Amino acid sequence: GQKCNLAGQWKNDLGSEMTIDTVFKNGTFLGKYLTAVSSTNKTIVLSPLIGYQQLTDLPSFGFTVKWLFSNSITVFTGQCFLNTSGQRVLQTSWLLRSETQDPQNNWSQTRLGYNIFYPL
Ligand SMILES: CN1C(=O)N(C)[C@H]2CS[C@@H](CCCCC(=O)O)[C@H]21
Repeated sequence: GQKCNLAGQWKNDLGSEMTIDTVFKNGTFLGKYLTAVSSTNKTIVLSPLIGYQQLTDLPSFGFTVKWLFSNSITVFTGQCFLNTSGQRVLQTSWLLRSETQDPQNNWSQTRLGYNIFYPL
């Protein structure tokens, strides 16, 4: 059937925009993430991402965003689907890991969420 791949521009319900550049033959890809909201009060900037997708029709994937404006990392994992109109949709789960100077705070430094991305 029609392949659902990750290359292109995406937007989620938080208003974040993501660009996935070329998906290579081994499934690796690079991209950029522009977040609309943050857990910090710092100026938001475009941040790089690196990932892998399977090369099936409805591929599972994973990618990591290294935030350039905060000392944190988000890892995403999910699957690419086609909706009833044949539009690609990315169903994702993510973990946002923030840094703390105090190991006593370790327990509270990982946030979990779910977000859907639609083609921009
Ligand atoms: C805007 N977001 C978004 O589009 N998400 C899917 C979630 C998971 S990554 C987070 C933004 C983290 C920014 C860096 C930081 O606040 O430490 C939030």
